[in-house]
Amino acid sequence: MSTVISIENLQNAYNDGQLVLKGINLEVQAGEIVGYIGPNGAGKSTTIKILLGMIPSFTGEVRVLGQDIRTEALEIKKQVGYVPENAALYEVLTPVEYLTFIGRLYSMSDAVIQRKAEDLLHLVGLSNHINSRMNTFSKGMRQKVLLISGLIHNPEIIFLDEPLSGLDANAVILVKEILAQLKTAGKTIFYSSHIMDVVEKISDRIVIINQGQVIANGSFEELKAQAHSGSLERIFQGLTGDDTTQSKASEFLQALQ
Ligand SMILES: Nc1ncnc2c1ncn2[C@@H]1O[C@H](COP(=O)(O)OP(=O)(O)OP(=O)(O)O)[C@@H](O)[C@H]1O
Repeated sequence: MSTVISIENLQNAYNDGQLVLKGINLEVQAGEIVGYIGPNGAGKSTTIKILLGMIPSFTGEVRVLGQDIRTEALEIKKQVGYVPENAALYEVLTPVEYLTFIGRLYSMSDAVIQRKAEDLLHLVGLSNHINSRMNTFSKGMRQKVLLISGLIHNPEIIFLDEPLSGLDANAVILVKEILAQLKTAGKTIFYSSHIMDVVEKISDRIVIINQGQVIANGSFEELKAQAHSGSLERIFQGLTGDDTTQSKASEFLQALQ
């Protein structure tokens, strides 16, 4: 197995100077599906954006496909894909126009882009909308276009940040199967989500971060054994939450009155 992502003592602060990543250490092997989870604000998207070369201000060492993200970001970007949640799509474009724009960034020929775009849009059920402007699209329809745009250049590593957002149950099943088959094809998948049962099922390894630090790292079976707990939701709650959910909910209702 070869290491395709290596993160050493990664720290990052935004403009206010507060550390949001406080020394992350992590390695990902080729062909792994890693579920990267944590509470809101834990630092998941920040980590992914650093791995994509979108945030240069970090300290520590970050290597992707053996190359330093600080100096080789452009080279790395050619080989990785990114499926964000709710990114700003150019809504006045049609999906084919948008995918053409993305494909050209990866130096793909228009003929190849057109073929892939039509095939992929058809496969996610958007055949009847390929020439409609995306400002008429539902949330799930946009998410399907984002999914295709992150994969169209057939990247080696795929970063997904809450990729199932807004997708219907059938589309979720399709995406899970696509991820499983991408793994079989040797791709590496770095997957961030709050949907615990999906993370539990698809991940070879689960990394939990809390307040900018890794607090658990292992297969679901390993985490389950350590936590003496049956589901990832429970393990997550045990490590990052508290047992005041019921009283918080009643206080919330009282505050509404
Ligand atoms: N552009 C920014 N400027 C300032 N602070 C930011 C910025 N982006 C994120 N943060 C802060 O960094 C911290 C981590 O945010 P991040 O988006 O990485 O969390 P996350 O784990 O992805 O959360 P979520 O589950 O809510 O998506 C939060 O405290 C957030 O307020």
